[in-house]
Amino acid sequence: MSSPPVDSPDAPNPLIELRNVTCGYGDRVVLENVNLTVPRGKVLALMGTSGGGKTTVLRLVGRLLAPMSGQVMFDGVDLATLDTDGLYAARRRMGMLFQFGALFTDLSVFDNVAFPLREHTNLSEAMVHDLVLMKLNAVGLRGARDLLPSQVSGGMARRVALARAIALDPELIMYDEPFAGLDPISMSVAATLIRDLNRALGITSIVVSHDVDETFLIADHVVFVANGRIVAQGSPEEMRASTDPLVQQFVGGQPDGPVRFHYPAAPLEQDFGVGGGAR
Ligand SMILES: Nc1ncnc2c1ncn2[C@@H]1O[C@H](COP(=O)(O)OP(=O)(O)OP(=O)(O)O)[C@@H](O)[C@H]1O
Repeated sequence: MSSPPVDSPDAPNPLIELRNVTCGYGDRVVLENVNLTVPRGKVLALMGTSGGGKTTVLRLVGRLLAPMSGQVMFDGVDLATLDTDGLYAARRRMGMLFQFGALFTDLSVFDNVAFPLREHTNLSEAMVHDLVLMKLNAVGLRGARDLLPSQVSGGMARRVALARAIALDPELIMYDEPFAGLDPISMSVAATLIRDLNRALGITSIVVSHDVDETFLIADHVVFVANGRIVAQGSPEEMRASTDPLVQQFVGGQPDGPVRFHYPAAPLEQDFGVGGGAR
């Protein structure tokens, strides 16, 4: 029997693997018995209902949250087995854009991107200079190096944050809602950038997003998370063709379906004090 291709979620040796993970906050379970594989060098999208647990998956991978049971494997190593130095080293291999665009407001664009290099390496300033300009060039902002964050647009600020996230050449980048609040052009620029960086640098990317069109354009694999479980997964084409009512509702942007528009409430006639069968 031939083995699955390296970009398949069934491929051996994935960069990240959640094995039967249950986790939550306090006593509250948010993800239950989740198994998830993130293949190397691909863009994996996490989509699904609000509060379903997508950001929690990112927190697990960054070990900002420990599972109650199960294992979170990064490059074949259970994150729970790492000591502080090991965890620090693993995190250096990850870029996390939890607050895309959260730049240091009193530092220039250049110094924002230089920050992780100065903080985590002993590189000479000449080397830092060249690396920063390379990263800024990759996001199309070499010419904006001297501006302050307050002098760039929201879309540009996200690209600066992206340049900062790739400053240390991570193997993985996690994006939490990279398109939120962007106009259609900036959204398209951000999406193309995520995909191009992924391909050019061989980075593995996890994108949490609600924007179906942009996300489906760049994702190799889409995972739907709802109510703490993975309810569907496959290629964007497979998700568009899915007959699963929840996936259909989400992909089609329907207000009602398995996820209800109405919060459970008393019958209308009761609240409005009308008799009869009015609804
Ligand atoms: N720090 C926390 N403490 C307690 N509960 C939390 C915490 N963070 C998240 N939760 C809860 O865990 C559940 C999953 O949250 P999570 O942020 O992972 O969902 P999400 O799928 O990313 O949602 P959204 O799309 O709305 O951002 C939610 O019910 C949320 O209220």
